[in-house]
Amino acid sequence: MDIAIIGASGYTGGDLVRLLLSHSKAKVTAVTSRKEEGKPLTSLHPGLKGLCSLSFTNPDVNDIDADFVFLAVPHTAAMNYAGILKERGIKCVDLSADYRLLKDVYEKTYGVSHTAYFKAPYGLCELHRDEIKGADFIANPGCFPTGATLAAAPVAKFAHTIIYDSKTGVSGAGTSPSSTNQYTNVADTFSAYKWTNHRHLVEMKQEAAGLGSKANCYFTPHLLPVNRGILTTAHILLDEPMSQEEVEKLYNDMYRDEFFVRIQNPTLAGVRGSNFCDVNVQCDGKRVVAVSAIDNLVKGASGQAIQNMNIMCGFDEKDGLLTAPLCP
Ligand SMILES: NC(=O)C1=CN([C@@H]2O[C@H](COP(=O)(O)OP(=O)(O)OC[C@H]3O[C@@H](n4cnc5c(N)ncnc54)[C@H](OP(=O)(O)O)[C@@H]3O)[C@@H](O)[C@H]2O)C=CC1
Ligand SMILES: CC(=O)N[C@@H](CCC(=O)OP(=O)(O)O)C(=O)O
Repeated sequence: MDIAIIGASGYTGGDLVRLLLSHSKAKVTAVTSRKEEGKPLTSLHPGLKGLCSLSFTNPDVNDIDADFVFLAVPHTAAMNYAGILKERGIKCVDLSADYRLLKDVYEKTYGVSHTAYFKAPYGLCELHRDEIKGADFIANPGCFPTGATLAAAPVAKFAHTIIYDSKTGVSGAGTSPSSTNQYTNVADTFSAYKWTNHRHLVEMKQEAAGLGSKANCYFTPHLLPVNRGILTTAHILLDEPMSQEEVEKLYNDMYRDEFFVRIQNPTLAGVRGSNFCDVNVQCDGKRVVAVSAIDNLVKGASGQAIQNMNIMCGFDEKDGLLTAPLCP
């Protein structure tokens, strides 16, 4: 199956190419960039030297020639491609936020009009596998909502309050220079940002509600001086007390058959470069503390996008995703 990656000069585009090198049924045949057109992919992703000889192209959306497309472009840019690809019958996973929310919620959260809206399944694979199967377009989840929701999902419906406290690596901010990824603002320090109003909170609320939870959800992200990874500590305040054994059973029951969710001590090094989400949980009566770790560029973006493609196309869900973590 021929794959085109739109926005391949960015971090998630590069990781899509890296991971798809080991896919048994998918072959990347086009990598696009507006600014880097004509240059070799390896001029931006030197780690792929000797592994991928493609050069960047910049086709019109009507001329994209592929069986499957990954949109690895910023939100508001993805909608310029999505509707036309759908009309052309080309299957697609969108890594941006453009199709993750209902139209009115998206427009309010992102402060823009959606010019090509349609409803798409939300691609948090472990929770929405049945909707993803057979779909022709998937909205890949945000990186924070992936780790946060997987941390809280087994007990969310028993909670009145969920507080997500996340620490992220800097690659979450993308490749464009900004104050977030400027060395002197990140190295040798640690800080919170968007303390109460990060745009991913609405995705977290949407997923909690989908799990039957009436909990009030809160979220504060922090920027770590590391390149990859998100560690989320979820404080889940229960309506009624539970024992540690009861809580562990809920986690084991939900994740026993989920290859990419492992119950063990979550650390960033323990998942780096891989599609795993490591989760563990402790309960002290009316408070469950669940911690999760993901690589924001893999389970938080490109890896989950490939997992979605595998489910959509009826491939082995693990195809292309068996890279072990790079720990330590
Ligand atoms: N980084 C992360 O951890 C995560 C990112 N995401 C989402 O994935 C998407 C890609 O993220 P990331 O790889 O980090 O971003 P980058 O900023 O690293 O890369 C963005 C890519 O999109 C292209 N691009 C930018 N603007 C436009 C436009 N208007 N039209 C077409 N192409 C454009 C850029 O190339 P050029 O300008 O040359 O065309 C570049 O290839 C974003 O929507 C992001 O929110 C989701 C989860 C996690
Ligand atoms: C460090 C950093 O800036 N992280 C980004 C993560 C966003 C992301 O990657 O998710 P989307 O797909 O929703 O854009 C942020 O906090 O906005």
